[in-house]
Amino acid sequence: MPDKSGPLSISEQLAGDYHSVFQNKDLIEPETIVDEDRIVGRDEQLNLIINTLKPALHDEHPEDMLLRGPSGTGKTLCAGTVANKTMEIGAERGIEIEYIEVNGKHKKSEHEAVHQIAHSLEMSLDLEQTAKRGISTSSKYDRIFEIIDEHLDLAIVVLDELDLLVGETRSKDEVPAFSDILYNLTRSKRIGNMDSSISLIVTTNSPRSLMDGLNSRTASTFNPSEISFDDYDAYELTEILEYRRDAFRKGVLGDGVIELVAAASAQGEGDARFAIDLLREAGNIVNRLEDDMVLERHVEQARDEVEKNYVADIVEKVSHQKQVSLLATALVAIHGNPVLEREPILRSNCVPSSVGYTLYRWVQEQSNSEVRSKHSYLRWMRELSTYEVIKNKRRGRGNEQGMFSEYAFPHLNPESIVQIIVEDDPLLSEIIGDKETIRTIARSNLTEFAS
Ligand SMILES: Nc1ncnc2c1ncn2[C@@H]1O[C@H](COP(=O)(O)OP(=O)(O)OP(=O)(O)O)[C@@H](O)[C@H]1O
Repeated sequence: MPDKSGPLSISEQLAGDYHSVFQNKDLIEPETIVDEDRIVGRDEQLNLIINTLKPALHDEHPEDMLLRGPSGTGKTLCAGTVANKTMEIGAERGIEIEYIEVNGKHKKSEHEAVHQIAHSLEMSLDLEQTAKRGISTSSKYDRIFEIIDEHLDLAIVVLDELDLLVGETRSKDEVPAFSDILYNLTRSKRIGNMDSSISLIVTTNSPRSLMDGLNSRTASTFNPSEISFDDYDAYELTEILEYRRDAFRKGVLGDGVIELVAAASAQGEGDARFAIDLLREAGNIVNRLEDDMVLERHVEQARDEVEKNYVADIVEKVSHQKQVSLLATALVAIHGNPVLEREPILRSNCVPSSVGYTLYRWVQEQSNSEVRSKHSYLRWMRELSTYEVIKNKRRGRGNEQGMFSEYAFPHLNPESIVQIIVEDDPLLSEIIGDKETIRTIARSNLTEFAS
C-alpha cells in the first residue's frame, strides 16, 4: 500500500480538538422554551394566558384559548411558559396537571395527532404505551380521556399551527382534520362526565382558515378566548437576540451581527424564529469553517439557506388546494416567458392572479378534483403571502383600468416550489409533464391579459 503520510487520517481529524463558537447552544435551538426572564415584550399576552389558566389552580375548568398571529411571534413560547408554571404550582398544591404540545404542521392526519397526544401523556405519566397502529382513532380518544380521568386534574393541550392539520381533504365538502380533533377533544365538556378537564390552547397564523374550516357542530362547542400576537420590528428582534447572546462564547459575535440578523428578519415577517435560526446557522457556518468569530458575511451566507428551508417547510404542509394554487402560479412563472419579459405591463417572475387562476383550474380539471372559486384562490394566495412563500403585490393597470394582484417568489424559486409540491404526488407529477399545454395556456393567457 502506498505510504499516505501528510494529511491527517479521518480518525485523527475526528479525535482532534474542537473549537465551537457556542457555549450554550440549547438557548437558540428551535424547541427550547426559555425562562420567562428571556421573554421580551409579551406582558399583555402572558397576562391574558395567566388569567385564563389560573382558574385551574382554584378548582375551576379553564376556558380554551386561540392564540393568533404570524409565525414566530411567541405564541408557543408564551403558552408553554405559562403552562409549565401552572404545572409547577399545581404540583406544590397537590393538583395534577400535565402539559403537552402537538404541532399540526408535523402531523398528517387526525389519527397521528391523537396518537401523539395519548403517547405524550403516557410518556409523561410513565404509563404503558399503546400501539400506534391497529387501534382506531376513537379508541385513542377513549384512551386520552381514561388517562386524564384516572391520573390528572387537568391536561393542558397545546395544538400548535392547527390550521395546517387538514388531513387528506381535497374538496370543500370534506371537513379538515382539525375540526374533528377540536370536536372530539371538547367531548368531555359537552357530556360533562369527567371531574378532570382538558384545556385547549390552539395556535394559528391563519385564524380565518381555522375558524372557517370548523363545521357547525365544532363551531358550537369550541368557543375560545382569543389572544393576538403581532409581528416584531427590528428593535424588538434585536432585544430578543441580545437576551440569547450567551448562547455564544464571550466576544465571538462580531459588531453589528445581532443588528444585521434582526434587520434581515424584520424585513420578512418580523419572525423571531427566523432570527434565531439565522443566528444559529451563522454560528454553524463559522464552526464548519473553523473560524473564530461570527461576522456579517457569515450571516449573509446563512440567510439563503435559512430562507429556503423556511419556505420549503411551509409549502410541504399547506392544504392540497393551496398547494395546487401555488403550483399553478409557479408554473406560469416558469413557462410564461418570453411573454412575461416582453409585455410592458408584466414583469418576469411575477404572475397576475387571473392567469395563475386559469392554470389552477386546468390542473384541477386534469386531476378530476374540485375547482374552487377565484375568490378562494385569491384568499389562499394571500395566506401564502403571510407565510412569505410568495409576495403579493397590488398594481394598477394604468389608464384607470383598475388594479390587479400579482405574485412573485422572493425566497424559493418557482422551479423548487414545483419540485416540492409534486414530489410525493404522482398524479400532479404526471400533469405537469404536459409542458406543451401548460406553456400554451400560460403564454396565451398572459398575452390576453396584457392586451
Ligand atoms: N417575545 C419573545 N421573547 C423571546 N423569544 C421569543 C419571543 N417570541 C418568540 N421567541 C422565540 O422565537 C421562536 C419562535 O417562537 P414561537 O415558537 O413561540 O412562535 P409561534 O408564534 O408559536 O410560531 P408559529 O406560529 O410558527 O408556531 C422561539 O425560539 C421562541 O423562543
